[in-house]
Amino acid sequence: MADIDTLAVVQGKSTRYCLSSTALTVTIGSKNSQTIPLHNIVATSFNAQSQTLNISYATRKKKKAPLVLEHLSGHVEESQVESASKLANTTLQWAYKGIKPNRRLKVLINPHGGVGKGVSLFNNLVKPVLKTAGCSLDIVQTKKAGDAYDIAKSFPLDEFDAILTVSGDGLIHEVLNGFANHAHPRKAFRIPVSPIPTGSGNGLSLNLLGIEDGFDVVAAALNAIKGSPMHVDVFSVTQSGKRTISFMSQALGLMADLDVGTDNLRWMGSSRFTYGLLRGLIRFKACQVQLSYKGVETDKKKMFDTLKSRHYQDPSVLDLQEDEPDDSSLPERQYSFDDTEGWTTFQEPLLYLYAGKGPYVARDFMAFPVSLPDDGLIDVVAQTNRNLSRTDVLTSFGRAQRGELYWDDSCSYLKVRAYRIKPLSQKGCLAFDGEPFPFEEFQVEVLPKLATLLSPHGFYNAPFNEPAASKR
Ligand SMILES: Nc1ncnc2c1ncn2[C@@H]1O[C@H](COP(=O)(O)OP(=O)(O)OP(=O)(O)O)[C@@H](O)[C@H]1O
Repeated sequence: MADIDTLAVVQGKSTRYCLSSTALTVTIGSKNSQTIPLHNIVATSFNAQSQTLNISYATRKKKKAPLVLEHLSGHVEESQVESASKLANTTLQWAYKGIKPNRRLKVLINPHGGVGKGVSLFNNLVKPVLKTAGCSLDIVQTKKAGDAYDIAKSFPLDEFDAILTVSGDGLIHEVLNGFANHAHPRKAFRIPVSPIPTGSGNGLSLNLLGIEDGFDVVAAALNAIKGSPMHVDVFSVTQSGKRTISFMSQALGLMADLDVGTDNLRWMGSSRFTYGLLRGLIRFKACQVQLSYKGVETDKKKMFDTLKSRHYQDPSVLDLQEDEPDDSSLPERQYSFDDTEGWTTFQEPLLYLYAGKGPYVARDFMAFPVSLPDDGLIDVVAQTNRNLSRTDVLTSFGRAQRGELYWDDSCSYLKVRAYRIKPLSQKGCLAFDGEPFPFEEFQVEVLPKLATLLSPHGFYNAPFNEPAASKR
């Protein structure tokens, strides 16, 4: 693609626009030049009557500042009308290459998620991006827990291109469980979910957008207008004969302490998890459960190598299974609770058990660093308390953001097709996707590639490396 140039006058200064296959570079006057990646361009237009060239794009005021929407308007002289019109049209085409523009979006806002700023963040920062992109919006504020579940359960599947959840991971959990109980569940799961991070943990948003942009609502808005559908495995959790869909995590012991019981501390934002960790450490109680699993891989080096080989794959060649799903119900449970053939029982005492998918569960914690969106497996972290002190655990959490607990000998990391938990005591904490559940027996299986998310990359944006000392 050849570069396309034009000139206009912005704020009285001659301004050059140069479009390449990856970015639009705008140079105002002789010095002030900025390069806008095509992904950040929201809209462009040329108004023939007023002879103005308009560009709307997301940019940062400073290097590490959050993204904001900016509009640039330039007056075009007669001699440049043709090139300006061409530049506006081509920029728009390239900025939305392979993407259906003007998406029809259902927006669910939990006004109480995180520190309670969901409504204002949406109205001030997200909505202008979606509107400028020409999206049609159907916005609902939830009034109580369960509203998002009800909306997803009877979702009109042909009327929307995606659902935006303006909250944290709890609202996504509700939407996916609503889909599971939809009259046409498989088709419902083909509606992409696109998180706008205004919750506390925002694990899914971190996994899709990366550690730098995972809490950036404008980056999330760009994903909502431009992200590509990415199919991901979800988990079918059976407890007392009832199925729950979990998309992110199942937590027991110390890890459940992070979420359960810190619910009333949403005002702390993501610090609520640090508080939960410290509180759990003071108790330092063993996690009284029996873990059994249908294992596939326990070799950390092999899992790490598989992750690396996937990261270098061009995401466009990943199998997205774009065939139309039929209307049949979700798969039945594969393993009964008394099936023991091929199951292994974990023998060591546990401090916590954390299982799930998606590297980050919160900004400070990459719990499943070698997780893949669609390998059909559950990543299970079984943290033994063998020879561990409170101080060891506390110190180790300093390395949790980079996922380095993975390499610790006391951490058993398993990739499994299914696992089951039997409580060995009366009392304990259990959380699925950060939501509290009864401390009772449960079994988890994978529903491969069932759900759909919007993603800018086609893979989790969570680079994970070997610690310096073990690099060869
Ligand atoms: N209007 C509402 N009033 C009260 N609770 C609500 C409402 N809407 C949704 N909820 C519930 O609020 C809980 C918290 O929502 P959510 O998990 O999205 O935010 P969060 O806990 O702050 O973020 P995260 O899960 O990322 O830590 C969920 O259990 C959800 O069902």
